[in-house]
Amino acid sequence: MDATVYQAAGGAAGMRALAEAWHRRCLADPVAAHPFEHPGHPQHLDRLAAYWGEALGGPDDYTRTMGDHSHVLRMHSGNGEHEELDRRAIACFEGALADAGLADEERLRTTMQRWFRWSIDEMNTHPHDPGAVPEGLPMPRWTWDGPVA
Ligand code: HEM
Repeated sequence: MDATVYQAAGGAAGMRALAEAWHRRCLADPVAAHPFEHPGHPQHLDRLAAYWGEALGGPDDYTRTMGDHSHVLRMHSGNGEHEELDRRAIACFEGALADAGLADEERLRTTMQRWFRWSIDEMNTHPHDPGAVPEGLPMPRWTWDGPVA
């Protein structure tokens, strides 16, 4: 059977390296740094890596022990539209793929890029009101073919 995107990206260690690289690049960007400059959750990178891993076909650690997709959508809601920030977050992610050694294989690179762009749109589905995010949304999972219906 085909490896999952998560497995092809190096599993838990790959997700953690990617999350670190993305965070580092965001902090170095004059626009993308701002949201990350306030003191956040001390385990932010572990939580981010767990969510990414689960979304890409890995174990359900995030939804089992940390939160659900509704929680994550609420965290990203209420800031209005922020297209420039989104563009920069995407550029940081594409650089982070290279930093984490995940950009050489074309199928992996393009699937990860599509997933992240899709996820940015997903995070922007409730720009104005966290209270409008429905309860109990399932983790949006991706395969090589895109989002699982
Ligand atoms: C413009 C792009 C984005 C910005 C500015 C942003 C910003 C943030 C911030 C400020 C936090 C809280 C950090 C903390 O607690 O220290 C956070 C948490 C998080 N973000 Fe994002 N984010 C973005 C995109 C995304 C995307 C595309 C995903 C998923 C693919 C994502 C998944 C998460 C997760 C899983 C958490 C942690 C939730 C938890 O603590 O349970 N973010 N984000």
